Amino acid sequence: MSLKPLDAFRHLDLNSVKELPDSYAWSTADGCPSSCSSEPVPVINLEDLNAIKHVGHACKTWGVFQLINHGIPTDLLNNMEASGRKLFSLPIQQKLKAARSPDGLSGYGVARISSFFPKLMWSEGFTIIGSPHEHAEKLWPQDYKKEMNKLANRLMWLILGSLGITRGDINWAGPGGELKEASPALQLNSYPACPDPDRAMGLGAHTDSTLLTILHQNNTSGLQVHREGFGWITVKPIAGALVVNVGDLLHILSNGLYTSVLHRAIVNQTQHRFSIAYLYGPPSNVRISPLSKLTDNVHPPLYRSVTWSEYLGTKAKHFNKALSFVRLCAPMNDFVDTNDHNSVLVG
Ligand SMILES: O=C(O)CCC(=O)C(=O)O
Ligand SMILES: [Fe+2]
Repeated sequence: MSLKPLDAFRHLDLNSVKELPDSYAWSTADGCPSSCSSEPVPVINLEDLNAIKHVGHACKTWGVFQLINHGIPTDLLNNMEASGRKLFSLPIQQKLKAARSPDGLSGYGVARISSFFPKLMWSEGFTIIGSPHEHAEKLWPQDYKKEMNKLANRLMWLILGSLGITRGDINWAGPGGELKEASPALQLNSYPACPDPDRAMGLGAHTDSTLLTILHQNNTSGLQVHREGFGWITVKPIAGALVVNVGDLLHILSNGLYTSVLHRAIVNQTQHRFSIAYLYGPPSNVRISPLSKLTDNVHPPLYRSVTWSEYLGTKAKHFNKALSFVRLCAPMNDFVDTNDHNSVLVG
């Protein structure tokens, strides 16, 4: 396949670049990594009897936590990582055979959020959404899908339980309490070692358009979350732990009580970083709106109802302002929605 000049430029083989090209050089104004706080992100043991309390607290104050004793076999995570690495190590021409189309969601390419940033990101990604292709089937094995879905369900009920929500309150729960998901999506991210990491960005600041995201990162630091009053905080890799973050749809469902967390990935000079995000959302026909149990005259619903795909459309247009575009009214004094990312200084 011959590349048009722009495509060739956008699909630079990052592994072979010796000097950071200008198009990848971020300034502080662009959100280039600056200093970072050392406050540790909460670590929650899923087998802890008080897990529900800890999860509720973490979702409210951080919008993210690290999860241990989650029951996903280490071998399964390692296998996923190994097949992902194999895929990214293919020659660029091979990877481009599975290139994501300009408006598409699935496939290989630069970060989908790239168009919202003035500079290119030092990463490549592969998005799998129930793709029938053979390579995707290999990377998206049924047991991984099944295990991650089971964990996501368990976490959702724990999170909803911490808000006082029971099975009868969720009309899209099946008879056994299972929360049916839409097409589960898997996002593989590869961040090659970078010749000038202080001026580069792996993945620009964003929130996820999910209910929950469950992320496996290899043992190389890079993920940072933003916390009001603290700034950017590194989520230090813990062997075998998964990072769980609140997405925008859970933010809406909880009427802003649980906040979707702004996060980004930075890069380093010597190590290749790799992450796998399991993107969990509701079935496509379900409209997500603030749960009625969480609203009253004093706490009116802050968001209008949206389906996952409607929200993705809003996000594709308005990016980090998407939550305010589905907002109904301003928060009351005692009910501050801390995570509308309009005013967050990204950087
Ligand atoms: O690589 C990471 O740690 C973050 C990935 C991420 O935020 C995403 O895929 O949405
Ligand atoms: Fe993300």
